[in-house]
Amino acid sequence: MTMSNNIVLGDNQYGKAEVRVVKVTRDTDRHQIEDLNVTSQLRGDFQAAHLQGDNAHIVATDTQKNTIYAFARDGIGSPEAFLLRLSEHFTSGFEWVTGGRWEAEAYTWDRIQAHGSEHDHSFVRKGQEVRTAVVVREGNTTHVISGLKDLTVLKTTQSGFVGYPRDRYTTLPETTDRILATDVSARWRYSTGLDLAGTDFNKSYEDIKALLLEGFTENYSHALQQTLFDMGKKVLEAHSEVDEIKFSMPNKHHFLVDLSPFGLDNPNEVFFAADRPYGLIEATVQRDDTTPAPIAWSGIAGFC
Ligand SMILES: O=c1[nH]c(=O)c2[nH]c(=O)[nH]c2[nH]1
Repeated sequence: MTMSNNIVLGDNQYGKAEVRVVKVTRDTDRHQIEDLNVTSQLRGDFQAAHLQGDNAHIVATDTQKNTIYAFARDGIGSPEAFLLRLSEHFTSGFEWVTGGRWEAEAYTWDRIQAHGSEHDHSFVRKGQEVRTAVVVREGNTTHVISGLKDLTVLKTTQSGFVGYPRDRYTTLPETTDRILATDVSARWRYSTGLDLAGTDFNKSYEDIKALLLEGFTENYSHALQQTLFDMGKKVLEAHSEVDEIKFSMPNKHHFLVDLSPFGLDNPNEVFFAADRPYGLIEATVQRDDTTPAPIAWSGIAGFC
């Protein structure tokens, strides 16, 4: 076997990670708040920097951070729209920047209810899910992937698990009535032909989140796998602009406690909520004619 000693630079990208930006809109006494964690990574011709120490093409990560703060001055709008603005800026402003990856987490704040009404400028962090967004640009192609994580849901019945193979290591009893609980992580990719400027990503997000929650409730669950598919199918049926949706969902087991030592029965009422190990159920739900977009997904960990 021959081996080349000609060492070359492979894939590379760079930028500023986790820029925490909070935007307060204070045109009136009723303030609004937007709270993001933004990562910007540029792709293009950065060969000279890696090979010769020539930084002429290196838009400093500090400059990328500053750009994020400067752009926030004009408002954020939606995480997706904000990332699209950044992608447009860096690819049109520096001709050797041919693409990149921009990612955000968005944290939601509710107005504090004080003396019976919503406060104008005091907020409480919404304990529910974190919204996610990714924009990947390569040449003239732009991919947008929206999503959420840590959306914790539970149902106390209408779930069971039977019919699985039994071998010498199988001890799990079959059940037709159990608790089903999970923390939903989902990411959905918008079709590449989408009118990005004309899309209301905030509305789309709220609607898809509602569909995911409804999908969790609707049918008897024979397995978390089936519930996952139900949830994804609902989203794709209602949103033609979405090509595929990926899920990663832990099966948060709730074990019935044996109360018989205390002379008590336990008709599915008292459970031990185990935090580990957990089942981990992952799948993509997609249209059968969807064109795969591996470049859009690369860099997103924890999904299959
Ligand atoms: O919904 C489930 N899916 C599984 O794959 C599985 N495996 C298991 O032990 N319990 C469950 N529950």
